[in-house]
Amino acid sequence: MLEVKSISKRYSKRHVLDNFSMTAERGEIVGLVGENGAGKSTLLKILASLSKPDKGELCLNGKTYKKHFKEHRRTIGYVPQDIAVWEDLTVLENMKFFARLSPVKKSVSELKDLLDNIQLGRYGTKVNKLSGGMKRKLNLAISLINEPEFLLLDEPTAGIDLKSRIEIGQFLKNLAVNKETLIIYTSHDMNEIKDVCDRVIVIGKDSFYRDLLADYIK
Ligand SMILES: Nc1ncnc2c1ncn2[C@@H]1O[C@H](COP(=O)(O)OP(=O)(O)OP(=O)(O)O)[C@@H](O)[C@H]1O
Repeated sequence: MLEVKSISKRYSKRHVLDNFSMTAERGEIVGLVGENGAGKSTLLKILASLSKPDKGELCLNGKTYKKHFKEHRRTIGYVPQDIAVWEDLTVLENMKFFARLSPVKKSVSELKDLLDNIQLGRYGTKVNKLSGGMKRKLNLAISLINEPEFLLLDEPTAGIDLKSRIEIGQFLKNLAVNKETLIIYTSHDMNEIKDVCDRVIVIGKDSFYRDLLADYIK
């Protein structure tokens, strides 16, 4: 489904990605790990078509990003590291707002189902009253409104308690199995990566993660 061919990206003189290649199939959950500053977020932004590589090519379902990026954007869900929701609106008002921007239309009861699936039932609570973890769940629910085939998550469980982290992990596994969504996500929690991901890709030159996760690199 996804083919990344020898992409490179640098910021002024700093080479962040150097001839990076990977492939991934529908229904897979791929963990992206590496030390701080290794280039995980940079890669996710390129995969989300929000940033362009300096070199190399990307294809989704056999179609290049260059020619088909508008079509791909509809297929891709991306949750950035920074939470991007309206603080003065309630949980459900946020969902309705983003549903209006989505090419896939959703009824209010479908939006509530999405929130229920991710165990965030507080429809009427203003976002500024939610904990950081609950805001992350809302961010994730918003990214699912347009039913992405390809979901990219930048540290979706950062700052989230163990129970919610397990719930999110289970939710992602169900999404991969039931909807055949390709999920690529980053986390600094190696136990979670081992538990949730089918395999792992290490970014950066440091061998620490390669040694630690040798059994998961396929
Ligand atoms: N827009 C930018 N302009 C210049 N440098 C950037 C930009 N974005 C990222 N960088 C640099 O590129 C490198 C990789 O950053 P990136 O955010 O991709 O790393 P990361 O692996 O996601 O790190 P972390 O685990 O800390 O989130 C860092 O040195 C960062 O400072």
